[in-house]
Amino acid sequence: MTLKLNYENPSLRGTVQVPGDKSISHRAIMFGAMASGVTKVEGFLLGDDCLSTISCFRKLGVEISLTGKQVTISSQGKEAWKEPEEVLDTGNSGTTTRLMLGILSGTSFHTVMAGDESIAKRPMKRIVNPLREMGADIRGRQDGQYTPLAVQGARLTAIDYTMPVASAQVKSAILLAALEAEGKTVITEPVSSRDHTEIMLKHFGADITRQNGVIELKGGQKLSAANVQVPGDISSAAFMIGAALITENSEVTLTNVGVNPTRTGILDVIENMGASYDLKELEVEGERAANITVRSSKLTGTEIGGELIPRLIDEIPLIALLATQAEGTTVIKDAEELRVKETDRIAAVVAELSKMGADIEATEDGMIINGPTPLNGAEMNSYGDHRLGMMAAVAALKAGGQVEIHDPDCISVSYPDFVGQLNSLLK
Ligand SMILES: O=C(O)C1=C[C@@H](OP(=O)(O)O)[C@@H](O)[C@H](O)C1
Ligand SMILES: C=C(OP(=O)(O)O)C(=O)O
Repeated sequence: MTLKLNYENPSLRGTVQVPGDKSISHRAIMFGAMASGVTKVEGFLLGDDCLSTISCFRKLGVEISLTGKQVTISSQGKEAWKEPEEVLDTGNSGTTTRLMLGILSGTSFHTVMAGDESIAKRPMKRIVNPLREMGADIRGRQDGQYTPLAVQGARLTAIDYTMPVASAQVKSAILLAALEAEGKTVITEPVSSRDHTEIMLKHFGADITRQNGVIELKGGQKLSAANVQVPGDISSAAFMIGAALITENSEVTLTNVGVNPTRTGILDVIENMGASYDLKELEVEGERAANITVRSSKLTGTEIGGELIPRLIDEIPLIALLATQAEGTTVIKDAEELRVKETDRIAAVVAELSKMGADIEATEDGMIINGPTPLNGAEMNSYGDHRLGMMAAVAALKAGGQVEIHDPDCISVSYPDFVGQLNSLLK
């Protein structure tokens, strides 16, 4: 299937509630399944990745019901889970696969996880190695680097671990295994990554501390059910923000967007690029949230690297597109993690934006973009990667001709109605 988009001098005006945060939605299901009691989740993301997480826990015997964006999880804790008779299908979701590895390592039964073609190429040893140090029994292709992965539940012991990559998925998998491990686990994070797991562990009653990049958690703690309000996903909002910035006469308000400081790198970047936007923080329960209003802006190039990268890692395809419309040079560095996402996002972004006439070049750990350049219509590939699909759709707003996106269905991984919502803002 392809999606054909043809816009003529579009302006975007109006208000949109972007769908729920993907990272928080996954964790709400996982924590609800691990806790004893009834957990209600509001504002859940009905994207394919989070639905994969639900389907995995249902196979473990956890009762999960869905009514619109509300999810109810009824569980008697991990002890009540049963050995699944089927393979757990993690679909396209790295977060599901990696966090579940941590959760499943400390059970008393056997499980096998596998996902789609993209998941089969994503590195798992970054998780498997520390979990093995804790005593986990995990087998997989190439000594556990690739799915399918088989986990035989084992008794775990705490570790003292310094993270070699800034990855919330690695940190979270260790923390979730640490709940079952004997002793106190200590994780040192040289560069901070998103902290939704730490926040939610506290919310579900665990005692966890963080000081100067050192996180400590004692094993043997039981979680108790708690309700979760999921704010809108800033990684999804980023595409609407980008669309408003690069089109003429646009003003778009995004309501209830999660603004956890470990996720707001995109706002720092657009500010540096000269964007006009306002942020109004909301008084909400749970994670921080705000209404964000963005207007058409004249952008300038910027430099992005270092500690900023984990705070905007999923927004880089969109930032690259913005850079093609900005005056001057944009340099993105220290982002080699992009090469092991749903696809190699450095190669894919450079290939696709080049087809539209952008002046963009790949480096080992990022890209260099000179702007502004006009963009032409083109046939674009999503590579089955939702972020690439959405980047192409936003690029279509600026294209001088038709943009035809191949395999656009992957967008439903994180933003099922993205194109519908974008078009609803057209004036
Ligand atoms: O923990 C999470 O929910 C996520 C962490 C990030 O991955 P890494 O941990 O690999 O950086 C991010 O890219 C992904 O979309 C979601
Ligand atoms: C990298 C992503 O997700 P995951 O790792 O969960 O597949 C993403 O959503 O951009």
